[in-house]
Amino acid sequence: MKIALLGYGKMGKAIEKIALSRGHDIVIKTSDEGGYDISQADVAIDFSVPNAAFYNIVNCFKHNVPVISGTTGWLQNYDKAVELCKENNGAFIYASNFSLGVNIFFELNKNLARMMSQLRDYDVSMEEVHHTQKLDAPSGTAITLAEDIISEHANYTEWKLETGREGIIPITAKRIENVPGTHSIDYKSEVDTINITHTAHSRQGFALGAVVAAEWLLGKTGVFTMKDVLNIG
Ligand SMILES: NC(=O)C1=CN([C@@H]2O[C@H](COP(=O)(O)OP(=O)(O)OC[C@H]3O[C@@H](n4cnc5c(N)ncnc54)[C@H](O)[C@@H]3O)[C@@H](O)[C@H]2O)C=CC1
Ligand SMILES: O=C(O)C1=N[C@H](C(=O)O)C[C@H](O)C1
Repeated sequence: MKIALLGYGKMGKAIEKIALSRGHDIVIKTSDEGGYDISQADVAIDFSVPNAAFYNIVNCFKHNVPVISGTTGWLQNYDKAVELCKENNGAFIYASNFSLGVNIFFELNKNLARMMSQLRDYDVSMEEVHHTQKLDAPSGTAITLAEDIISEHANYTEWKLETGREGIIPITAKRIENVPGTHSIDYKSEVDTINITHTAHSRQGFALGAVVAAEWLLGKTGVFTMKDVLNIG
């Protein structure tokens, strides 16, 4: 597969290593908005920055190049991207987190929220920890986790950074040097705490998931998620 890497930072470099080890070619690696011919690529993988992702994705649709997006912090434009994908008969997967472990964790979180919805003595809270270069807060993964709790738990309708009021899931975002990504959910009552945590030890799991998703997407049209790729949940 000929792969375009849109965003050649920490993730772009980790994806390059895994893609090469799986026999793919990298035909474009860029950290700029333009200056390349995207139609050379069989598939594009965008891990760029929040204000570039939407443009990069739509450019792929216009040139009939399937696109994987892992960039977080641009989701106010997600619905528009889905619409444009359909209009252009394109192929698109966005995931706030491509690692297999986190996608299992997403399912665990939904199941736990469904059970905890019956037990009104517990209050939920969430913490995410990432490296200090991260541009967005809370993380895309934390937002997915919070939205999944809201969809399964009768008590919660919103999430907010660092606040805790009735009906609101409080999310604490910490930035500590070199942390690849840790997400933790607590249900606390007066008598005990139930905790689930996912800890990434490196970026390898995210990068492998993105390459597997690109391999899966090739030859398909439509908008998909990692649940389709991994066939879980
Ligand atoms: N979905 C997932 O599994 C994961 C998502 N991420 C997300 O991926 C994104 C990138 O993360 P990192 O590689 O750690 O960041 P990074 O800062 O190391 O790399 C981003 C790169 O994009 C470049 N860039 C800036 N404007 C661009 C443009 N117009 N087009 C293409 N590239 C452009 C920057 O110069 C930089 O080299 C972030 O939004 C992060 O939250 C990170 C890890 C896993
Ligand atoms: O910026 C990162 O590094 C990460 N971003 C993603 C997010 O915002 O959830 C995924 C992962 O946690 C690493």
